[in-house]
This record gives sequence, C-alpha cells and structure tokens, in this order.
Amino acid sequence: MKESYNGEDVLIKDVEVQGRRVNIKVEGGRFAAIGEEAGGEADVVIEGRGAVALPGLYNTHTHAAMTLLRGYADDMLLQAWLSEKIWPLEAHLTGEDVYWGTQLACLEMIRSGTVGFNDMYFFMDEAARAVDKMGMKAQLAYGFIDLFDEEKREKEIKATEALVSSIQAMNNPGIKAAVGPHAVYTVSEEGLSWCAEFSRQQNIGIHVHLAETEQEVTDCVAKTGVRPTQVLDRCGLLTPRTVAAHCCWLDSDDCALLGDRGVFASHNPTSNMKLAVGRAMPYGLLKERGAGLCLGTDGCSSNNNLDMFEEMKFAALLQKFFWHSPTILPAGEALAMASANGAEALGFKGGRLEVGAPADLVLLDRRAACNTPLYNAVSNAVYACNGGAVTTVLCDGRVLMQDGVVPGEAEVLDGARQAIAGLLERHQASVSE
Ligand SMILES: CSC[C@H]1O[C@@H](n2cnc3c(O)ncnc32)[C@H](O)[C@@H]1O
Ligand SMILES: [Zn+2]
Repeated sequence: MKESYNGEDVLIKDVEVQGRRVNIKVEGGRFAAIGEEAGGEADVVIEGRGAVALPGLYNTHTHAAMTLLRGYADDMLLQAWLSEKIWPLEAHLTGEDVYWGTQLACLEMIRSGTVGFNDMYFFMDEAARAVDKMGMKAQLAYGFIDLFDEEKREKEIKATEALVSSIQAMNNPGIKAAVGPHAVYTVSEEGLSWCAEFSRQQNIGIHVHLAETEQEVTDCVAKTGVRPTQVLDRCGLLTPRTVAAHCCWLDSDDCALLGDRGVFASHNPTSNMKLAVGRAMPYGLLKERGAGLCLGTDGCSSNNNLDMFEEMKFAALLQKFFWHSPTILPAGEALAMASANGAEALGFKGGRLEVGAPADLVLLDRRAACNTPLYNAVSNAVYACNGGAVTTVLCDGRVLMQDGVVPGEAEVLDGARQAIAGLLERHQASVSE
C-alpha cells in the first residue's frame, strides 16, 4: 500500500451497501460510481469479498495527544481529575510528545474507521504535522485558557494567532484551524469575546466545552448571574461554526438558544459516564430545537479509547436509559451523528456514501461474528460491532488502511512509547525536587 497519495483512482469490488452487493469507484478523491456497473481502470483495486461499506466517521471532540495519558488517572470527579492529576502531568508535555501522541491517536482512529476529528490541545502545530503525515482530516484548535489573568490572556491570544497562521500556511485543505476557548470556568469573558471576534474575522470554527457538569452551571450562575450558554452567547461564541462539547446540563432555554444559533452539540457519552457528570445530553430537546447533533470521544484519559463505534453504541444506550425511551436515538441517527453530521460540524463535505461526495469509506469484515447474521448493517455497526471489525479505510479517496494494515504503524507505536517514557521522567523529576 502506498504511503503517499497522488489522487489515485480506486476500485472496491463486491461490497455490501444498504443491502446490495455492488462495486465502488473512486476518482479524484470522490465517489464516482456506486453500483453493479461501477468499474473500469483503477490504480488500486480492493477485493471487498462482501465487506460491509459504511461512510467514514468523524470524532467531533477529542484531545488527541491525551493518548499519552491513557489510564494515567481514572475513577475521579472532573475537577479533581484535572487539577490533581491531568494538568500537573500536562505541564511537562513537549511539542515532540504531542507529535507522537497525536500520531498514536490517528493510528487508533484510522484502525477504528475514523477519518476526521476535532482537536483542542497544546503544541497544535506539532499535532498538525502528525495529521498531515497520517493523511486524516482535522479541525485543530489551541486550547485557550487564561484563568482570568490579563497577562496570560495576551499569551493565549498570541499562541492562537500563531497556530492559525501556521495551519493556513500548510495549505492542506484537510487540516483546518479553529479557536479553542476551553470553558467558561477557565476563560475570562474578555478572552471568550476575543476568540469569537477572531474566529469571525478568520471565518474559522469554534471548539468549546459547555455545561459538562452541574457544578459548572451553578458556579457560573453564582458568579455571573447567568448560565454558561448565556455567557458564551453574550461573548458571541454561539454560531453555526461552533462545536460545543458535552452539553449535558442544558435547560430548555439553553437548547432553544443553541438551535437558534445553529450550534453543533457534540455528545460524548463515554466520557460523561466515566466522569459521572450525572446527566445525559438532552438529545431529544436539542433535536427538536434544531441544534446540530454530532458525536465525540473526548480524550483518551476520560474514555479511554477513540473508538467511534463504541461511542455510537453508548450514545444510543445512554439516551434510551436516561430519558426512559427505547425509541430515542435509533441506530440510523447514531450513525449520522458519527458520520455526515460530524463532517458538517467541522466544515467538511464527507461522511456520506453518495456519488460526488468525498470518498470517506470504511469496510467492515463481513465474516466477523458481529456481522453474523447481517439482517441490518447499520444495526450491527451501532449495537454489535466495534472498531475491531474495520478492515479498510479511505479518507478523501486515500487508502489509510487496507486489510488491517496501516503503513508505519510500528514506528508510531515506538515513537509514542518513547514520548511517554520521557514525559513521566520529567514529571517524576519535578515531583522529587
Ligand atoms: C486547553 S487544552 C484542553 C484541556 O482540556 C482538558 N480536558 C480533557 N478532558 C476534559 C473534560 O472532559 N472537560 C474539561 N477539560 C478537559 C485537557 O486535559 C486539557 O488540559
Ligand atoms: Zn474535552
């Protein structure tokens, strides 16, 4: 399999698409034909042998390089988890760590059928270098945290401007810049407003944590007199370019406001359950009010993987359980959240198995137990299979994995392991000083 991509044409033979055994032809990175008649010359021919074809998935909320912190701190409440464990270790991260941690995240996402993701972290120029190498699509934001301090705010502004310039200079249409105001409890309203205005001037996305815990809401009301959603709105951060992660503790007025502003709410069920935030995102109300609905894993330290098949299942089950409704968030809607909706949330066109669309494609093993029987491929994808059933992945027509092989996998794993060792060593040295 080629490690670089020059727009090769691809023919995938004998795959199952919506109950039909067809061929899929990819030309110029887009689906040119899907059907029995699809064929002709191709640079790459993939024998599907009856594989199940699905659209490529989009993870709309993660902190990719937190792969390096997987399993470092579990079984804690959010604030203690962040302040006592996560932030002290993150203080020792280097750009090289984020380069390898993001590559590890890309490897894990490719292996489980994700072709694009929304990232908010540190050293994001290094994250961009990793995404470019791995061939995925991403919206990348520097995590803006000013802790209500004016001097730190100026540094955060410069870091955000520098990242946006460096990503725009890459000229890779698959890698977009965004602003990443962390949350209302870590960013001043001056900082939030600056992020909103800069994103408007640059016409780039906004990636923000919203209403993750009840404490976030009660503390915000006590401090400002209004709820987090209203703080974000009065700072100009609620727009159709905005992805708001979590959205658990929203009331009906909050949901109406998100719908009116065209915001995408990113549901992160596994992280929400693992951190025991105590309430499921009000999926039904947000859908009724017209908000965009997409799916994310959060970071590997509060999940602890990046498997969007697991995320679809947990989303469908958590919504049914919490809102006492066996019909809420059916399998088809969960798949849409994880594919086409996610692509739209990040300003990409893909995530659709349609002629003319960018060729974001996932093949699942037809012979896997989770696909036996195959009454309904979408039901199996959401309720039975996980990322382990994925065999082949195309992103904008580029083959990122074929028959379970990802080029350069061993190098990525070795680099990440070395980064982890160095990070722990630096943290340990600081603790024992
Ligand atoms: C400023 S970069 C992102 C920042 O967010 C931290 N983080 C990871 N998971 C969560 C979460 O669920 N809620 C809030 N913040 C989170 C991450 O560790 C980085 O410090
Ligand atoms: Zn997060």
